[in-house]
Amino acid sequence: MKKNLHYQEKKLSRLSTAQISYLLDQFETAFVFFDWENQTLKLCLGVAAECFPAKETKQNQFLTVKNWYQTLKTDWNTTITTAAPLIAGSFLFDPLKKTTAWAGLAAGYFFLPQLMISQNSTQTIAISCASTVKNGSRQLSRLQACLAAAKKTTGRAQIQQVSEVQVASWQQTVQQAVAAIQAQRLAKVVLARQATVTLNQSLTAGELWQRLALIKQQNYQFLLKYQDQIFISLTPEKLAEFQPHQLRVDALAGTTARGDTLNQQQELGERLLQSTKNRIEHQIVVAEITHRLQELALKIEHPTEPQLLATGSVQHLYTPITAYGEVDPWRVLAQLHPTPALGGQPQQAALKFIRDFEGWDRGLFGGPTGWLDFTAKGKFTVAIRSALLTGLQVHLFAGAGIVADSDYQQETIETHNKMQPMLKLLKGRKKNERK
Ligand SMILES: C=C(O[C@H]1C=CC=C(C(=O)O)[C@@H]1O)C(=O)O
Repeated sequence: MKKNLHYQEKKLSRLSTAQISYLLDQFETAFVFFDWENQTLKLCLGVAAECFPAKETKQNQFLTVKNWYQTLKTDWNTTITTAAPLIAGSFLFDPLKKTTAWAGLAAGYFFLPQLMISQNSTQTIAISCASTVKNGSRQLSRLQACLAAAKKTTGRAQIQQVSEVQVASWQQTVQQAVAAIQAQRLAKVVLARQATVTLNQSLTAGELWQRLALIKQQNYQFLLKYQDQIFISLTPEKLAEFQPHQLRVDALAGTTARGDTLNQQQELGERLLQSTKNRIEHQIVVAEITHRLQELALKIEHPTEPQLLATGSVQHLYTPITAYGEVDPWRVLAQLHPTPALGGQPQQAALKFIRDFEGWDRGLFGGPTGWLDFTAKGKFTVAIRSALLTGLQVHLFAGAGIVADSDYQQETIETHNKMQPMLKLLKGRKKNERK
């Protein structure tokens, strides 16, 4: 087969946050993903090829990306030894819901970057991808020049106004959901709501990353920059990590506040572990993920009791699930998404409830977001605790699992708490605040 794309690799010195931030501002399209579990970073810059998962057909966005990825892969020469080329991006939460507010990202977005940088504790590797060897070398030279020129970005953007959108009508929807669950039309549904923020000046992708990188917590951090939009997330939830013959999935559901002190955190955590309502909410997720993975003929292991995972201003019930066997990553994503931690149970009835009653368009919120390399290693998170920035306008999103015992006021507090880390990030540092 005629080769259309050429890949070259180059070892780099470790990138600083300032360099990563600077690079994000130099490219029109970019994606950066920090993985707190193994402290690795993927940075994707510029577009060599792109795919809009739900543009042509709304039926199976995963199949669309799979076909595109397979075609790209057949073109790959395996001369690269230290890291593999990858594709990165974000799927929609629900392709069947009409999207209006998401502009260029309304059909989801994946790309094969012109430059992809993988950084772990021991090495930083850049891979260029271009139509000719010469162009690839040019890209690597441009990268070196940007790294040499990088300086710390000093954005001073702050929040001018915040408003949580249509809280009363959301609370009514929660009550409707509780009624539907009590009438046994559903077992669980996850309902999300929005807050809108106006900034005094816009934030660049680099400035946002500079702020995100200061947050050292148990969450994944990603930023997707496309046209004039930036989608960012501080998500604690891994949908799937793909390793050869092994798959890791999080069951994350059941939430309480974190409290202000370690003592409070422990007390609240203890109560969360004892809460029947939250245990039911969590168990639905564990049982359903396990069931769906068993349908793929995988061997599954997980602890019988949930653990606690504290992140940002909340803590969750958490069960890590490991599955063994041969996996097709795209098939796994299609099988898992949305889990009952974002959709509900039964899946189709919950999705219909969300489409009919939630009253806004989730777009990429709650969609699988991450990367997959050409050796089929990869990681996808669930894009929660996220925000969409367009100029001075920011939309923030947060949802909560509704079960028979849910109380709409508690769910309002929970979703409010879930928005706080992102709000804090947008607030920026006040003039006299300590560094
Ligand atoms: C839908 C969200 O959280 C999900 C993930 C963890 C815990 C959840 C909960 O306890 O409701 C949600 O299922 C969100 O943060 O927007």
